[in-house]
Amino acid sequence: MSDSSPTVPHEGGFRPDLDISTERGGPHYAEFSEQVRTLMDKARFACPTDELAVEAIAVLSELNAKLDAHLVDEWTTPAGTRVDLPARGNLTLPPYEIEEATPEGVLATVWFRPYHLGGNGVTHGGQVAVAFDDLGGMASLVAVNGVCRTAYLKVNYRSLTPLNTRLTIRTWVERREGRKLFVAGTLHDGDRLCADIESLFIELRPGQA
Ligand SMILES: CCCCCCCCCCCCCC(=O)SCCNC(=O)CCNC(=O)[C@H](O)C(C)(C)COP(=O)(O)OP(=O)(O)OC[C@H]1O[C@@H](n2cnc3c(N)ncnc32)[C@H](O)[C@@H]1OP(=O)(O)O
Repeated sequence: MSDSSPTVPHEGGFRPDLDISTERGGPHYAEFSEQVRTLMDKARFACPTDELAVEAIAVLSELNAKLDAHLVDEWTTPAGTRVDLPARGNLTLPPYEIEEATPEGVLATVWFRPYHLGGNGVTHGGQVAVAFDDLGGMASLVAVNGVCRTAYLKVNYRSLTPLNTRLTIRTWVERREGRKLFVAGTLHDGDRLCADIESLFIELRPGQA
């Protein structure tokens, strides 16, 4: 388990020995996450009366103050290490479920929620890039068994990406030159290609931030 205390030497980016858990945050953490995502969906589309906004501020302030007493570091928060939850429980990522993750590549189902709206009822392009960045990083990590950082990520938006639809996303290392991993990827709605990527991930040296 990674110790985050300041006496432990810096371990570098993403910490390959990250403690993975399906229990951290307790048995109701999945539902807690879902409620937060639902709140973001509602916030994206709600036009509250001033009375309701004031009420919401009171409820949310009280809740935020309670959560303040339970903050932990990024290496031990369930958000990002709960591999049993969509997108490892990381609320800032579009939710996805991994079907397969091998050195040959990653296959996942991803879906964009109402709060991922760009405009005209479809997904924001930046959110598509976020999904590719995370799953491109995962394809690199699994391929080299080491942590990698994105050097560049080019997204070709081939057609509109719908919200609220289960989509197929694939990422794989197409070519490797030393620490350089050229990662390709595709996002499909059924047979229709929504986007693809050309990207470069760099394998970090031991201890590199
Ligand atoms: C719980 C379960 C966990 C599972 C985890 C799931 C996975 C989660 C995944 C999450 C994923 C999230 C991912 C994220 O969000 S990572 C966050 C976004 N990325 C960054 O912040 C990266 C910032 N940049 C850097 O840190 C450094 O620049 C890096 C590390 C990238 C390279 O600096 P470093 O000092 O190490 O290397 P180098 O400079 O000697 O370069 C090495 C080689 O690369 C070539 N090069 C470099 N840049 C470019 C470029 N732009 N175009 C073309 N080429 C480029 C360079 O010419 C050289 O080539 P060569 O001369 O050797 O031929």
